[in-house]
Amino acid sequence: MCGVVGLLLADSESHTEVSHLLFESLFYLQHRGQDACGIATCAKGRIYQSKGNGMAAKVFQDGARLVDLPGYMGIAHLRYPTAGSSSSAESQPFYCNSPYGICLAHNGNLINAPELHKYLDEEAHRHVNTDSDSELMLNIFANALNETGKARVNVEDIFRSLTQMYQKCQGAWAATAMIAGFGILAFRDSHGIRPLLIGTRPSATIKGAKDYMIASESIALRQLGFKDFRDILPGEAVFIQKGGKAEFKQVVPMKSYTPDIFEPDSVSDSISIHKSRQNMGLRLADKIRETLGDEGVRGIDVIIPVPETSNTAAAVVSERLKIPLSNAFIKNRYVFRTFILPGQKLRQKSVRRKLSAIESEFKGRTVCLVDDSIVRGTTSKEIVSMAREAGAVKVYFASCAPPLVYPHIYGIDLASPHEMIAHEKFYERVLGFQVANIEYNQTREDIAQIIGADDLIYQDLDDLKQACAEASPNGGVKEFEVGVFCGKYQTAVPEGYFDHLHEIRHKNRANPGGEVPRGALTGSSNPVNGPGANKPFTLEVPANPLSKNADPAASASVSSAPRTPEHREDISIHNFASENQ
Ligand SMILES: O=P(O)(O)OC[C@H]1O[C@H](OP(=O)(O)OP(=O)(O)O)[C@H](O)[C@@H]1O
Ligand SMILES: NC(=O)CC[C@H](N)C(=O)O
Ligand SMILES: [Mg+2]
Repeated sequence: MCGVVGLLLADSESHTEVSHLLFESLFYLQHRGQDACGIATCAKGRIYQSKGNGMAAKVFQDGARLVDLPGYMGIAHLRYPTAGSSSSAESQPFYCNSPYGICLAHNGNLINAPELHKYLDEEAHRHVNTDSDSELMLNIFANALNETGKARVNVEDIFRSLTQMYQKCQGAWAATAMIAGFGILAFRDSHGIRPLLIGTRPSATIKGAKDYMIASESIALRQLGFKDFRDILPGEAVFIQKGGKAEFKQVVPMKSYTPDIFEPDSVSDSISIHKSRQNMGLRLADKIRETLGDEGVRGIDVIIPVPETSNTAAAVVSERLKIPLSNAFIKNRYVFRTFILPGQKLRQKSVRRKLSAIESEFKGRTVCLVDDSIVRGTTSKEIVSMAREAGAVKVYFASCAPPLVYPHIYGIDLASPHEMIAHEKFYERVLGFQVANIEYNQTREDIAQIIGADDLIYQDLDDLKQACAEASPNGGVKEFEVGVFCGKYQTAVPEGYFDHLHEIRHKNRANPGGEVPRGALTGSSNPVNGPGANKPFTLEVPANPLSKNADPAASASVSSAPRTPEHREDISIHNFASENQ
């Protein structure tokens, strides 16, 4: 998923508040990405940044490192890789010095990365230092800005360059960017696949002026006191200049308004996620009755949610079917989300560590477990066996989402289709070899058998879409990006992309440890392990000129001022020789 944030305070003399607000916003959006995070701020025309692998509290040492990030504006990012590798070099925001000094934080995925890379190399002559698609996007935009030939650009130039960038990049994005000394930019793909909202609050120091904040989810805006928020529309961009003047522009026409149905956020595109989960519960309850019949439903003693995303839907299922609800799985609050952990083994282990069953709620009973989705089946398989170990006599499993069988290509690294439990090739993966002359069409019964359930109930796709559309109060959003369920995507997919994807995933499966590395989507390998990998070197970065003990003569455009040796990762640039060098 990834989380992006942008913030500009009207008072450009303010130097400490922005980094603190950005840091806080990362906590509200932490569920969007746990692999890496970063903040870039700007003060007196200079960009300061700090980033690295890990969650916000760790990377910023519980806030101690914020002193290195002065400024009245900034952007922030939480990463969950979908392209490139998990290397700290690919943590965001990305920075490029030419032209003007630009930083970018990107949520989404570009599906024509190889083509963009070729263009940047052969025509734009810009160096791309990592395998990240986001770095490509930054450079495509920077190159378009550069082509204006101007020493100082205006807002129109920025929007025009963005239009050019939209014409070159394919895929999905919601991004925030910062131009040194000038302002903050935010923009969203022409289908609105990835979410982005903007809000304001009155400036605390300048009468009548406004502070602006942009974020992936409304929760970050609301919690930090930003109001009047609205969605940035598909194909729309906003530039907020120093002083707090915002200009909006439709940089390309809106092609559709189809947010990704996998977005878990609080409120986006006017859709209340709480309401959509309630709607899902209603329809799922009917589907359970349709599948099991009245007799089957009467046999269920208790409805049990798989914490925590399915809690709301399960409560509605319980109410609708008039079966008691029990929160019989207790979540260990110190174990984080399993689904976005890199590596299958890690995920499996973590399900058991994350949840524990209250035996008395299961013993001798027929239980119906409710979860929001089944992807690889890691969670459902473990959960079903935990329910049996706790004494359940019969276990039904109900999923709020239909079976997933196609790749997600827009910024959610769900799984390769062959890893998905509902995919017909699942058996081949499990067995490790191709099975000739046998048609494996993964039926509901097959899947129930694999996860060990007595029966399995999937929500229908139309019901899922309807549940979400009905949660959009003015009927504003009717359609969604649902390619993972049906194979129909909102954008054209470059020819050969899926074969390429499959090949890369297949190659990756051969890796020691059997782990599917993150981000096979662009087909790039982690340069650290790649054939041309060189030893990384570290740039020495002078002290932050605005921090108290700094030597004013020593400063750098991109300053990180590391405090301890382990945080030098922030400023290391990997000097990877390319294969043909
Ligand atoms: O079939 P799988 O590959 O296991 O994936 C599906 C699971 O992943 C998600 O949960 P996640 O672990 O992200 O945590 P959460 O529900 O607590 O947010 C989702 O809610 C399912 O439980
Ligand atoms: N999940 C995302 O939105 C990922 C953003 C970007 N493609 C990356 O891998 O860093
Ligand atoms: Mg879950």
